[in-house]
Amino acid sequence: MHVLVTGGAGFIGSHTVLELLNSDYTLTVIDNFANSIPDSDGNAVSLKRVEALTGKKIPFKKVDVLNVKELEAVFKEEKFDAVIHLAALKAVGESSEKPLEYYINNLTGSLNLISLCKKYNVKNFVFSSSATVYGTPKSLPIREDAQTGPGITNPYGQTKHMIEQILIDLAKAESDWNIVILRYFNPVGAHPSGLIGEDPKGVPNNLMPFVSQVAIGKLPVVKIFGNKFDTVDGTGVRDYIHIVDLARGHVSSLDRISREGNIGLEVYNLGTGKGYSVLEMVAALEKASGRKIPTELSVPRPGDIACVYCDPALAAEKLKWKAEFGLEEMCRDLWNWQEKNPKGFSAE
Ligand SMILES: NC(=O)c1ccc[n+]([C@@H]2O[C@H](COP(=O)([O-])OP(=O)(O)OC[C@H]3O[C@@H](n4cnc5c(N)ncnc54)[C@H](O)[C@@H]3O)[C@@H](O)[C@H]2O)c1
Ligand SMILES: O=c1ccn([C@@H]2O[C@H](COP(=O)(O)OP(=O)(O)O[C@H]3O[C@H](CO)[C@H](O)[C@H](O)[C@H]3O)[C@@H](O)[C@H]2O)c(=O)[nH]1
Repeated sequence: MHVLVTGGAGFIGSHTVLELLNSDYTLTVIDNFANSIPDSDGNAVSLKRVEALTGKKIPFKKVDVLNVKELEAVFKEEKFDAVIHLAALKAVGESSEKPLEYYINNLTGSLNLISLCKKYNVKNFVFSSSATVYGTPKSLPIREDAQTGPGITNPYGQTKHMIEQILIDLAKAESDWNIVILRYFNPVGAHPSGLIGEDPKGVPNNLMPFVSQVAIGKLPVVKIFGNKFDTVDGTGVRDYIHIVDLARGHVSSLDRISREGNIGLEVYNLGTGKGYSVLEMVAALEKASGRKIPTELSVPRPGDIACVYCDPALAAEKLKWKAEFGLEEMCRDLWNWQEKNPKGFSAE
């Protein structure tokens, strides 16, 4: 299978590319560097490191999925069997400040891509969705058949829900597509080599990159966003998943399409099924790093949900996929990446 990966230079993309190469998929990767870093030759620094890890060359093109001409040139040049679509803007807070930018990038970009897939008859499609589409869950653990839509509090989450809807309508109308929607829970950690990991621009929005930057001394203190939630210790609970496990979920999705064919559209949660609180996460990184991590209580973030964790049974049954790593490995590998790359990829 020749697979086109969009947004492949990013956090999830680089780890997914690595796992796909390890499983002998042939790849072409595109990214516009909206949230990733090029080297002096215009290649992605993250993917150069994946090449070093795998010993394989990664065909890469700087392409914006908003640019139909550039994007179509990629389809004209190569014949793809499948697409993994990760390219998106993903900062929840920023999406409320710049809603149009998010709707245009994520929706128009996806529509451009899906239209070209149809035109060039590439009908195996894997889409990066998010647990955010569930809004506030009515019951836990969250299953794939839970309601989606109501309770989404930001434009970023809306874009994921809308793209899901577009794909659902498409699969209803045209039976020759094989579409897998992956709803990621909270990916954390890094590849165990410490060569690739998450490299947020500016101050991290997400908990674990923030905590690891406090541990290394780049930021002074972890702000705990509320301790009055109805959870084990009052702080928010999430289903954190090792990035390598999450990346392997994409390989399992393509494997399923190759194995079964004619799947129509399927939706899978990618999570561990276990929730940890903010305080538990801070304590786990303190253990992994051997450092004291200062915290202070702050106000809850608007729209934050108390507790989110999934039922990953469907992915186990159909995708033959299961998270293998636990909290200890997530924190070990995050800390290894942080220590080896205090400036992320930008030092190159
Ligand atoms: N990280 C998470 O917690 C999380 C959770 C749920 C879903 N997701 C989704 O997973 C996907 C990957 O997320 P990530 O964490 O790796 O983020 P990321 O920002 O590291 O990767 C996204 C990549 O897409 C690229 N990109 C953005 N707009 C583009 C465009 N118009 N054309 C080409 N490339 C473009 C960026 O440069 C970046 O390299 C996204 O769709 C995101 O919404 C992420
Ligand atoms: O500095 C911080 C950052 C976060 N938190 C808390 O830590 C938990 C996790 O927060 P994240 O921002 O890391 O993750 P979220 O679950 O809130 O959101 C992330 O995961 C979602 C999927 O569940 C969506 O994909 C969303 O886009 C993505 O940002 C929450 O309880 C949050 O309140 C803090 O206390 N302090």
